[in-house]
Amino acid sequence: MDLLESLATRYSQGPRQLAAPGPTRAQLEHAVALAARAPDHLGLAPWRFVLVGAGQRARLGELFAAAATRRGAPAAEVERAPHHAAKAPVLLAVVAQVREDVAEVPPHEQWMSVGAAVMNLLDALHLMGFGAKLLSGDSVHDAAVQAAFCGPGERLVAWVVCGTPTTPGRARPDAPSKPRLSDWA
Ligand SMILES: Cc1cc2nc3c(=O)[nH]c(=O)nc-3n(C[C@H](O)[C@H](O)[C@H](O)COP(=O)(O)O)c2cc1C
Repeated sequence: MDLLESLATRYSQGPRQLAAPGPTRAQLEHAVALAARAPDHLGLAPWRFVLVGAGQRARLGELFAAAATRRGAPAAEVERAPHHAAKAPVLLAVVAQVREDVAEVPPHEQWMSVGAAVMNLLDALHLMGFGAKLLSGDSVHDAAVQAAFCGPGERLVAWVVCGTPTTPGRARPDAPSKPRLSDWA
């Protein structure tokens, strides 16, 4: 399969479709270096990824459970919450630092850079043979979960889960047709 064909068949694969092994540390570092090819006006570097190691999943699970309790989730959801921290072979937090004080680079440009970096990361992992998915979920809205990953001015945006696909990726049903490329009238 050539590169373009491979990119055309990158589909998101969530934790239920992922098994060990996930990417090694060296593969993750390579993927993050490719993510850094994202456009970045003035080189503000508005994103970083944080690896939640195998030995740290239980701690994150406790944070998820506490967050679920705080938002008034039903008991069954609170009980299931730690599972969300445990289930993917590799779990990365996506942390953005979008500045409001740079006149030449308004926030929307910095958010574009964050999104482009995530896309590059997903494509790089896919080309390495891994499945991955970008997920947010309720946990990212919790102040204590935010505080556990972010320094001043940062925001935890989402998670990237990654591992070896157990099933082939599937295209999502066709979105309502809307031209993605048109000629300027
Ligand atoms: C910031 C962000 C957060 C997302 N969070 C979730 C999520 O919590 N759960 C989910 O099922 N999909 C979520 N998605 C969508 C998936 O990542 C993915 O784009 C979607 O399932 C389509 O799959 P595809 O990549 O195969 O087209 C999110 C997407 C973005 C951009």
